[in-house]
Amino acid sequence: MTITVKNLSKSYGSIKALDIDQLTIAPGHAYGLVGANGAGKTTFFKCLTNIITDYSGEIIFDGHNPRKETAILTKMGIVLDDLSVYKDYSARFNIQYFAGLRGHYDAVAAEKLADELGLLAALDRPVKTFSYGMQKKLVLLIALINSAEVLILDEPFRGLDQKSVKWFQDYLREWASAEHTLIISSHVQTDLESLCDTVFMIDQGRLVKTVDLTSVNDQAFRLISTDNDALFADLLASTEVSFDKTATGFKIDINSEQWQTLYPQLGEHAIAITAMSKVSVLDQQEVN
Ligand SMILES: Nc1ncnc2c1ncn2[C@@H]1O[C@H](COP(=O)(O)OP(=O)(O)OP(=O)(O)O)[C@@H](O)[C@H]1O
Repeated sequence: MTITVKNLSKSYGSIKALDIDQLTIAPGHAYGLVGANGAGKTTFFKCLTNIITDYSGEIIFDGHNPRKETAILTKMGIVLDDLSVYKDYSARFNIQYFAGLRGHYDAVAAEKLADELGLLAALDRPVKTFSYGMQKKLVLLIALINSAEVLILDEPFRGLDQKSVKWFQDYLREWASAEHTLIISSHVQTDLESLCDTVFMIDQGRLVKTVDLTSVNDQAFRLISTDNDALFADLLASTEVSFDKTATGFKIDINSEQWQTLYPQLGEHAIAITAMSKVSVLDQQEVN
């Protein structure tokens, strides 16, 4: 499904929360949405899914206007940050209820997904006995149960421990494929870098930059410290790699092919890396 957005604007009283001229979401891609608190990310997601309908401009799904043809919305799954499920009731009740609201509940599909998400044994427990990560998985299950083509996740990793973040990322990476489109917001830019091919940067309701991560991801800066910085500087100087000396080591601008050539030379010169990190590609974007 292709989603096109034109002149989308939404205000809450005198606050203009969203003002996007043009944006296209193509099928089979993973998109990220980055923006500070209050930038308009949740409002954008709510407009996309008809939770908010009093916006001006248009959102079109494959030629369909969701405000008039609501059936198209059954192809969208959304996971908002507020985890609004019925916590006194069982997970199974919630799945039945929300899938029923969308017109169709398939018990076999629910159990299959629950099994995949590690929730099968807990299906009949009240949701209030679930850990936060389990509750997030339940909301994801509800979003996926109607065979969504487009999955929208608002801050899905917020509040999760590292192990759960990794689990969700792996699951979503597997899910995003030719027929599936993922749109995901996060404050943690590196979470988006490993998942998305395009990132929309939103500021005060406006789309200020679109970053194609497939083209920039390979040319990443790395911060490296070694046990012999003088020798490492000589080694770098003998290569095509550009670098800057920092207080704690080096910031080097290197692609993966150059890295594969350089790395063995470190071993040959007995230089040990003491610390290394990749600088966020998104952090390097200058917004005009
Ligand atoms: N129901 C509402 N009534 C009034 N103002 C609102 C409402 N919802 C959002 N806003 C305002 O609209 C703007 C955009 O909010 P929104 O929640 O979309 O941002 P966000 O990027 O999702 O923020 P966060 O990262 O903090 O969740 C903010 O100025 C916010 O205060």
